[in-house]
Amino acid sequence: SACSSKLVLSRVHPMWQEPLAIPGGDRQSPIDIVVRKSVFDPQLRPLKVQYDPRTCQQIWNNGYSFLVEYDDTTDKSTLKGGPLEDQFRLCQFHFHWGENNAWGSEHSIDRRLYPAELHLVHWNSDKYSLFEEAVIEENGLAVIAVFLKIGKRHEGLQKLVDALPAVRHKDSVVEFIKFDPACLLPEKIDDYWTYAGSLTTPPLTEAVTWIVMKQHIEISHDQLAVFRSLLFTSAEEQVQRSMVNNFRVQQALKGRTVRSSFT
Ligand SMILES: NS(=O)(=O)c1ccc2oc(=S)[nH]c2c1
Ligand SMILES: [Zn+2]
Repeated sequence: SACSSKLVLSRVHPMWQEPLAIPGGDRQSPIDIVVRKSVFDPQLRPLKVQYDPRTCQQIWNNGYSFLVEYDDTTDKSTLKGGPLEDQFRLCQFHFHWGENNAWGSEHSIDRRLYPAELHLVHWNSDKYSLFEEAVIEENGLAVIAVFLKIGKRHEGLQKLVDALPAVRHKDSVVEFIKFDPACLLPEKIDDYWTYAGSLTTPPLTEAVTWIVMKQHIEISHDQLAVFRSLLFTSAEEQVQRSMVNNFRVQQALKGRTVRSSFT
């Protein structure tokens, strides 16, 4: 059946060797969100997202995903509110996706996987002065996760899709400016789940307040096919490997509570 082949596939293509022991290891990501076990928290406030497209700088293929990187030397593109006590600066966004539309997201909702997942990465600029400092602190990062579903073409995303062939290989960079990441958020950003977790790629540090959107966005099959045309490997390498299935296996909840901002 598909699920057993998935198990085989995910065993065959681990993105990287999972470390034997992870520092702490009791708040790892991603997870499956069991809706009926999430707890409504009326004290969760609306999210305040203020992104300035002029802070958009470049796209970089780092060999795991492609990152759209923002100038985070000033408080021009920020996130606050929701479960957050402090102000966070946008530093980059990236995606995780599968080799087909049956899987690809890192989180799931009642075991439902999506073909892809967007991560908007922010760091706590009230407490730290660099991303690199924040990434090792438990209140250092806030990541907004948005599920992607195959459907109508996402007009705002197309500018990004058209730039991807320029970063086909690992370590390639291309200038990319004036992109407003707010166009990738769903209509209702005040319906989300939130929990304490970690980075899903090395160093896997337990620094992330996850904010997982209830509403998904839609992209077309052809747009996602361009994501899959990217490569994990650099131009010099003999064997080229398609950048697909760049998601981490799901982690144990270990007693954590997932809160919801909605009933
Ligand atoms: N996939 S993710 O958890 O959003 C994420 C976000 C930022 C990161 O910086 C490094 S280094 N690894 C990262 C993983
Ligand atoms: Zn990610």
